[in-house]
Amino acid sequence: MTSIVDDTNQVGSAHLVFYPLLFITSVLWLIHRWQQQSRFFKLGNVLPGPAGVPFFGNALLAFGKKPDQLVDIALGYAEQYGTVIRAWLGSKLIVFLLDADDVEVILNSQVHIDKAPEYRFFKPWLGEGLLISTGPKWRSHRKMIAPTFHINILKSFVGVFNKNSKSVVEKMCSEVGKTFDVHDYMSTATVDILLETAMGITRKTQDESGFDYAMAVMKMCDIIHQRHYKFWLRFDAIFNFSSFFEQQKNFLNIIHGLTNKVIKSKKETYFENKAKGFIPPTLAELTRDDDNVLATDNKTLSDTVFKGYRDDLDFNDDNDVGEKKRLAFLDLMIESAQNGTHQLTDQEIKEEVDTIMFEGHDTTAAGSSFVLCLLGVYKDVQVKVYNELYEIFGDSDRPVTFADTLQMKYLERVILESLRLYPPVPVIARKLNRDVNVVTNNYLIPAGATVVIGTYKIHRSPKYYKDPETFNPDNFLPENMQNRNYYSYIPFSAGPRSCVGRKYALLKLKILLSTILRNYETTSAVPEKDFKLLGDIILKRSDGFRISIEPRKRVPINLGINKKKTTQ
Ligand code: HEM
Repeated sequence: MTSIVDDTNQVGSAHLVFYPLLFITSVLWLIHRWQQQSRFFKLGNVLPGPAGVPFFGNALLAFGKKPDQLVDIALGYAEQYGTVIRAWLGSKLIVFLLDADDVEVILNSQVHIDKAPEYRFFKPWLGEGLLISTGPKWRSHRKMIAPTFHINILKSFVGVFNKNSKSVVEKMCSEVGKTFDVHDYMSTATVDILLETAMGITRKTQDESGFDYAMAVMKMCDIIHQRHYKFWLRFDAIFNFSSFFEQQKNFLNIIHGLTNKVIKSKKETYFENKAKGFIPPTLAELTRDDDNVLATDNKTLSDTVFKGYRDDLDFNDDNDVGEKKRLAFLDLMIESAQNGTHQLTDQEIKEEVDTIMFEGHDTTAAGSSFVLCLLGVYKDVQVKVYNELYEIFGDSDRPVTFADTLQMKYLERVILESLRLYPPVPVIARKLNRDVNVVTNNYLIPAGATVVIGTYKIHRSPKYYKDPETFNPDNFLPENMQNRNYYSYIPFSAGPRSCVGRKYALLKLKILLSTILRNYETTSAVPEKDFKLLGDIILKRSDGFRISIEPRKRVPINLGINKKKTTQ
């Protein structure tokens, strides 16, 4: 008797669960079917890509995977599906573009300039700064900021680059004979250089707050990286309850506190000087062409490499007015805002300074670390770099001049090749506001999709590079570059939203790396094939940038005797 009652109760409760479940599943199934019939889904599904499951699409592929495993998965799909690959993250369409012709359609456009929603993680830090802003705001700020990176301004930073490079050499002295992670040194040097060139301050002039600021910038980069590759931290609801949220709040207090303080004091100084009748040179004066020092044949290799997509950084730079008083980016922005050339609020200035600090930091730290590791592997290349430097400097330890950097042709090829194989920004993501037809199969990508440009993969395409996986600085010999598609080399992106700090980065890298290599020989015990890459917003090595160093004897190296090639 009891058992019949129990059975009846069980059947009843089974029905209570079964029917609502059936109902929910049916509704979800109908939504799924309806979605699949929409134009957006139909167009998305025309594109080649892995099969997904209802509602999740391909999102489960990333679940439980480590960042370096994700890199392998993504690269595997590229082999399987070609140069246009579709993936669904739930109902979100992501389209990967891996061919230079398709990439040109996006990067060269004045329409497809909006950043993907993932860039929102930067918002609490960078606000509406140049990296994430869009529309008229981005246009007007870009117009104001691009000239502050004019070569005349950059030349005035040579002293700062030298001073900090020398300081790294001194600090690295304690590592002689040991194996250490060179990224730590590159990161610290980069933040110090940025503090001076972007804000016009040093750690010392700011006492403790300068040190705290530098540390907070590095830690904030780390938190944003974590949000990108720890899937669950992407959701604000989860992130806001994690320990990262509190840390982020503290770091942002430090960062914004110092930026605000410096802007306030710089403005006070500006008005004090103005009252005394001293008005700093305007941006227009600093970038005027009234001299002809930088003749066309003295242009750097990178000027040629990037000439295919001349942009607002190239305007006016065929000439040079020589050394002028050094003004940090912040000074230039305050001056522009005060003299009425540009309407910039203090908040906007703060956001732009913070953006430069972020963009300029991790990118160049990773870029220089990869060069030092690669030279530690390919000793024959390092010998050539060293001999070129010896020809320029002999056994002197004098600082680098701007003219010296123009002579560093081989080092420049090494830097460009390193940025090819290990582009610090391995992908660029854009949100499409309009449908776009790409060149490959004339595929139509619908508005609303996120387009991911696979810089890393394009740089390794056999279509553009002979032996693409091999480290070969001669890829940037003029004869090897002349017929190559410009969009096959995009470490700094290209077009209207290209990197505004490109020339700054290359000048700084040349001074920093040449100073280190004049003083030390680097060795990497890890061959290139064993570099473990971290699929992040900034490409790094998960195994660390480990090298060892030995002091140089400051004599030219005879290639025949010292050729210790370790090419694999
Ligand atoms: C090797 C070093 C560097 C690399 C590889 C690099 C690469 C890039 C790339 C790929 C973009 C486009 C990002 C996107 O569209 O999502 C970008 C944008 C930008 N970069 Fe760099 N960058 C470097 C150094 C610097 C430096 C040193 C600065 C400043 C001091 C800087 C400032 C910026 C800014 C402000 C933007 C945003 C431009 C805009 O949207 O209009 N970058 N960078």
